[in-house]
Amino acid sequence: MFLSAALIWGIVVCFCCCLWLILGIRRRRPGEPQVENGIIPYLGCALQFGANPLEFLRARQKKYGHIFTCKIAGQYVHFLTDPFSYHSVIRQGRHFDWKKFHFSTSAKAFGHGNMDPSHGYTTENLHQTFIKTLQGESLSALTETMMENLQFVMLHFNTLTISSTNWTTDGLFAFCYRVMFESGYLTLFGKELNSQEDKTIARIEAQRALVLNVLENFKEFDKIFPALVAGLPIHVFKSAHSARENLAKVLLHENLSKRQNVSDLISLRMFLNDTLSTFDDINKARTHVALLWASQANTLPAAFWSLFYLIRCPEGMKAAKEEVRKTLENSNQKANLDGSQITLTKDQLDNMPVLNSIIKESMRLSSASLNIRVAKNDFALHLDNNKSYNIRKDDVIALYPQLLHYDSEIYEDPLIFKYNRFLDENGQEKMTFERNGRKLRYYHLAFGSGVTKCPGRFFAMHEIKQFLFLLLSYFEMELLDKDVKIPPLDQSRAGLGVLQPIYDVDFRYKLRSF
Ligand code: HEM
Repeated sequence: MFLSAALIWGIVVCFCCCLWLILGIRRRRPGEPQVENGIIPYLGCALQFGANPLEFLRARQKKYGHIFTCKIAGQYVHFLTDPFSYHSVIRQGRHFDWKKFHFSTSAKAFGHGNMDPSHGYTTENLHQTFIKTLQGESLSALTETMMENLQFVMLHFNTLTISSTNWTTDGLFAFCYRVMFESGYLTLFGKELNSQEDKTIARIEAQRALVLNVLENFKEFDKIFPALVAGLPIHVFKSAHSARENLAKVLLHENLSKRQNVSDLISLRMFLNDTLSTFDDINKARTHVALLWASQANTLPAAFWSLFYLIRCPEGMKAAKEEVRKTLENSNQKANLDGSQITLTKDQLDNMPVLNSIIKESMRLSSASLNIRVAKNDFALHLDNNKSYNIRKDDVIALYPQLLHYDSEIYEDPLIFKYNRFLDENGQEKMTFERNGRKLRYYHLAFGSGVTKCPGRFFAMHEIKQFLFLLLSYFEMELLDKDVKIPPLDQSRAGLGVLQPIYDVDFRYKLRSF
C-alpha cells in the first residue's frame, strides 16, 4: 500500500517535470539570441539575477555576447548590453509597448485602477501631464518653491535644534531623507498654512509633525516596494499596506483642496482625475501616492550619495564651495539668518558645472535602474553591429545602465568617485565620452532613456543642487569618522533606480557663524 502511494507520487512528479520540460522551456529558434531558461520552473534565472544583477549580466555577456535572453519570473527578457546598440531600441520604438509594463506595475504597487486609457478608467494622457507640469514654465515655479521650502525646513523646522556653537550629530542618510522629503513633499502637495498669524512656532511644529507622519508611512511602504514590483500582493505586508492607505487618506482630494500652493503637477492631476476618470476618491488619492513615490524614491538616495561623496572629497568640497561663493557674489546675495532667503534663477542653477558633476558622478556610482520595453509583435531587432535578432511578441527588452556606468573602457577607475569626471578642460560640463575610440551617444542613463526617460529629471537635478548649495552656504559639516568606508549599495532594490546605502553613516553639522 505504502509502496503504491510512493509510486503514484513518483509518477506525478515525473509527469510534472516532463510537462515543464516540454512546455516551460523555450527552445531557441533560428535568428534568436541565445537563451538561458534557468533551473527553477517559472522563476528561471530570477534568483541569480536578483542576488547580483551586475555580476549576473557580466558573466552572461562574456558567454553569449551583446544580446542574450534569460527567463525571469515567467518572462523572457532579452538583455542588450552593448551601449552602441541602445539607440537601436529607441529607434525601433514602434515595435515596443512601454506603457503596458509601466501602467500595470504602478497599478499593482499603488493599488489604483489601471491608468492606461485602453482599460477604460481614464482618458488622461499621463505622459503629457508630466511634461507640461514638470518642465518648461512649471519647472521654474517648482524650483522656486523648492528653494523656499528647503530653507524653511533647514532653518525654521530645525530652529530649535541647530546652532552655530554646538554640533548636531545625525545619520547622513537620515538627515538627507528628512530634509529632502519634507521639502519635496511641501513643494508638490503644498502647505497647510500660509497666513502670517499661522506662522507661530506652535503651528510650525504641528505642521512638521504631520509631514513627519507622512514620511514614516512613506518609509514603511517603500521598504516593501521591491516585493510589490516582483508581484507579491500587498496584503501579505500588513503594516506596509496600512502605511500606503494612510498616505492615500492624507492625499484625498478633499484634503489636498485645503492646502495652499499645491504644484501644477498635482493641481492638474486632481483636475484630470475629476474630469477624465471614473476613479472613486480613494483610487484618485492612490494615483497621488504613486507620484509621491516617483518624486522621492530616487531623489532621497541621490541627495545622500551626492553629499556623502562630497564630504569625503576635500578637493571636490573646495571646488564646490568656490562655485557657491561665486554664484552668491555674482548675484549680490549673502547667506545670513536675518530672515531673507537666497534665491537662484534657473540659469544660475544650470550654470553650476561643479555641483552638476558631483551629482552625476554620485548617481553613476549608485543608480541601478532597468529600462524595460515589451515587444508588441514578432519582429527583427537590428543592432549596431549590423546583425539582427528575432524577438517574439510579449518578450521584454531590457537595458541595465549600471553595466555602462561601471564600464572601465568608458570610465577609468569606474569604482572611484571623481568629482570632476563630468567636467571638461574648460571647467564646463563634459559631454563627450568614448569607448574604444568611438563616441558614445549614451553614457549616463540614471534618468532612463527614450520615451520612458524621467520627466522630472530637470527638477531632480535642480533640487539636489539647491540642497547642496544651501548646505554649503549655511552649514559646516564633517563625518564623525573621516576614514569611514563607503556603505555598500542595497541590491534588493536593484532595477528600481538609485540604490540606498545598506547602513547609515554618522556626521555632524552646525550653522556657520555669520
Ligand atoms: C535623482 C532623482 C530621480 C531619478 C534618478 C529618476 C529616475 C527615473 C527613471 C529611471 C524613470 C523611468 C522609469 C522606467 O523607465 O520605468 C523615472 C520615471 C519617472 N519619474 Fe523620475 N527620477 C528622479 C526624480 C524624479 C522627480 C523629482 C520626479 C517628479 C517630481 C520624477 C517623476 C517621474 C515620473 C512621473 C516618472 C514616470 C514617467 C512615465 O511613466 O511617463 N522623478 N524616473
